[in-house]
Amino acid sequence: MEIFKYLEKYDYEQVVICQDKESGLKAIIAIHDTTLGPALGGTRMWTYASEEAAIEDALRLAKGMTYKNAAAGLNLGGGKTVIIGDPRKDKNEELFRAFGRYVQGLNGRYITAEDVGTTVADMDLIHEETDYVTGISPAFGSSGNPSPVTAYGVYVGMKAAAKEAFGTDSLEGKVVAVQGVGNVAYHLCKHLHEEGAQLIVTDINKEAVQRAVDDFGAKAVDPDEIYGVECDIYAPCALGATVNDDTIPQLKAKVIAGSANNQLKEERHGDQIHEMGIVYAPDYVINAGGVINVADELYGYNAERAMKKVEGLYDTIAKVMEISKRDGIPTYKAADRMAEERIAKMQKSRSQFLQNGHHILSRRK
Ligand SMILES: NC(=O)c1ccc[n+]([C@@H]2O[C@H](COP(=O)([O-])OP(=O)(O)OC[C@H]3O[C@@H](n4cnc5c(N)ncnc54)[C@H](O)[C@@H]3O)[C@@H](O)[C@H]2O)c1
Ligand SMILES: CC(C)C[C@H](N)C(=O)O
Repeated sequence: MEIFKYLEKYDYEQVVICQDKESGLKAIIAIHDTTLGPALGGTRMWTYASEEAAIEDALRLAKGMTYKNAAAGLNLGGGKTVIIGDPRKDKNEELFRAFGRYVQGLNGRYITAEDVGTTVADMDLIHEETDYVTGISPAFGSSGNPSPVTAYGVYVGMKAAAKEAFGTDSLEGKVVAVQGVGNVAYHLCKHLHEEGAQLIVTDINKEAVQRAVDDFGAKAVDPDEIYGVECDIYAPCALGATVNDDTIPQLKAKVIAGSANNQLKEERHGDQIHEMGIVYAPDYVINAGGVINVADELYGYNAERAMKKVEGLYDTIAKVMEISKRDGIPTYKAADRMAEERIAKMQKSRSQFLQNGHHILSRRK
């Protein structure tokens, strides 16, 4: 990978390579864009096939956070961290504290939180070294685990997408096929069940499936069967890239709305489902509940205020649908347009002022 070429192509600001021999820390902090504010994005811990794959993932995810935060109306830029390691075996206190010191060293340019492979307990360790971490234990006056709030955001966003597809946002009687019933999707299923939706679920974890069957009367299917089941809504809540050449021909759903990041394998798949008349709720818009929730900590966490903002995802998804119709473009492009327009406007308005409110004359003795 020619790193500077890549950074230039997508206009990244900074990449920090973190190494600590004692604890075994190997991490990459990628900061994509701080036009709107400090870069906020989670820390992923994962085993990568190569260092290059880890760097690429950090960069791709950081750019995604720029768009997610901008579309969510947050005054935050985009960044992300990748820690190379197995979250089941390689975690230790020194590692997260060493990482926390790196975050502190950025002096607020980057703020972290949970992502795949990290937990509230890990964030608490990072917090021992820096204040620039969110999603720490509620005992610190913080917001805790973002997953249930992400789920609520997906639920309200799904209703907005249903309104577009079916003319009503009621999910009562609608059949929803949920792929992956982990942290986010379990809570999503609860909301859907309470509204009277029928659930079809799958997961590679049999216990997770059984819990959804027992708690919500869900029907279970094998992982490969989920794409082709008769349903109204497909909710991808496990992996990325599940909307692809193999799965699109199988889909019966009229709506795609779920929590997974990077659902479209390639952009052309977004064009394809648009042409088929499937209403797609863009992933980074509908799954922003978690980041909206942790971002509220920056104002002194208030759960009621945060949930109100998360409820706003209904209107945000509706706005994306409007732009899509107005401009005759697929919804994934409409979301990008909305985020890019906001960043461009702020860049323009900020450029009329001096950085950080400091005038050059303030340096004069
Ligand atoms: N947790 C959050 O707040 C949050 C926020 C935004 C986006 N997301 C995204 O939402 C998705 C789910 O996040 P989570 O926190 O619930 O993760 P999780 O690990 O708790 O849940 C994912 C579930 O998917 C299952 N799974 C994995 N591969 C599968 C396959 N091939 N078929 C079926 N099931 C499979 C896993 O067994 C697991 O139960 C991820 O893509 C994540 O990046 C999460
Ligand atoms: C800041 C975190 C809560 C972000 C979350 N992991 C996401 O992908 O949106």
